[in-house]
Amino acid sequence: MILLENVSKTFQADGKVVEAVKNVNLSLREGKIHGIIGFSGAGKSTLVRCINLLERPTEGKVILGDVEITALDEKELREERKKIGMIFQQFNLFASRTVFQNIAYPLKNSGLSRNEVENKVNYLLELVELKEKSGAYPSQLSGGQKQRVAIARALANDPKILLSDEATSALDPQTTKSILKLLKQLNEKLGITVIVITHEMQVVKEICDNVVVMENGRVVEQGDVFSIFANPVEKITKDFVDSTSNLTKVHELINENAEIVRLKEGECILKFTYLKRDASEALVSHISRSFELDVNIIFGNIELIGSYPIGGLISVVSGRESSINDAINYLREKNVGVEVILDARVSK
Ligand SMILES: Nc1ncnc2c1ncn2[C@@H]1O[C@H](COP(=O)(O)OP(=O)(O)OP(=O)(O)O)[C@@H](O)[C@H]1O
Repeated sequence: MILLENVSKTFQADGKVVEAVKNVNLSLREGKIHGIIGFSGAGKSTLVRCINLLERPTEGKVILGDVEITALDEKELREERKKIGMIFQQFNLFASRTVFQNIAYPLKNSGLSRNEVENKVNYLLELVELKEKSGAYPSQLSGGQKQRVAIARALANDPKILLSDEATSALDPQTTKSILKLLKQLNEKLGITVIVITHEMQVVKEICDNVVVMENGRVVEQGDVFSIFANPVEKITKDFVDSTSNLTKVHELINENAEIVRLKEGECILKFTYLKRDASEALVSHISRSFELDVNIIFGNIELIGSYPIGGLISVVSGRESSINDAINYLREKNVGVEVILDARVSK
């Protein structure tokens, strides 16, 4: 377990006090991928840099496994830090060294023989699928390749934790996907704990097991990714979740009085969302048949998190008012969230 107990970090800059991290308590399970999400300035980088003491907390304790690293002296800390690798948005490679030399750099004082270093670097190059670039210089690599080198270098000392600070922010969407896939593979293959800082909920959706939401230096919400996507509580979390789907577009369409959302009398627009992992029956056809409703799905967004569907559908539903109400109750019992977005039903 990675434990942060009452961790705060305050900076003094230009005579001003900045409380970058405020009294954070977190426990992050080993072997999982954790996302830390928040807007710029929320304190994500500072918090994560407190995990390897690149920033020393002003208050609080950081405990990795059974070692309180905030209580170690410099020499002990140097050893403990080897268990933590880190990658950055700007890659931070040595421009004048080859790919091989960059990856070998952290092994300088490891006591390994030249042969052992060579074997290790070749193994790491294979792991990140970059064997053919061993002799290239960073300037000869694409962004995605540079990040693969940085990942290999971060893994040189067999760390137990890999910290990723916006590692995909400078990459195009396709390269981002391939780097995220690599992080997931490394997590599965090596059992390494990965902590990913991001401001994109899509990154969280793609690879994380758990997510921590930060706002103004505080952790405002956390949980497993499915639960956070299904039931976000805080406004900021809802906004992040909404940013990964098109469902909120229905409000824009209503404001624009778009034809697709213009209702006839007796119709309503409902938003159905998955709330639990087991909500995967043929619910739309069931309510349509059992409650004699017409359900016209106008758009939707359903994806898989792990192997469970998450997301929702926007539908125009018509039928008897009482039948619609019965269908809504039925769906809610089946762990489907139902929100009436627009209602043109009239009570008879
Ligand atoms: N070394 C420093 N000195 C002074 N203030 C700092 C320092 N590092 C960070 N801060 C301040 O602490 C706050 C949190 O910064 P931090 O970089 O942790 O946020 P972030 O969520 O990672 O943002 P971003 O997504 O933009 O990287 C900001 O107000 C920032 O200006």
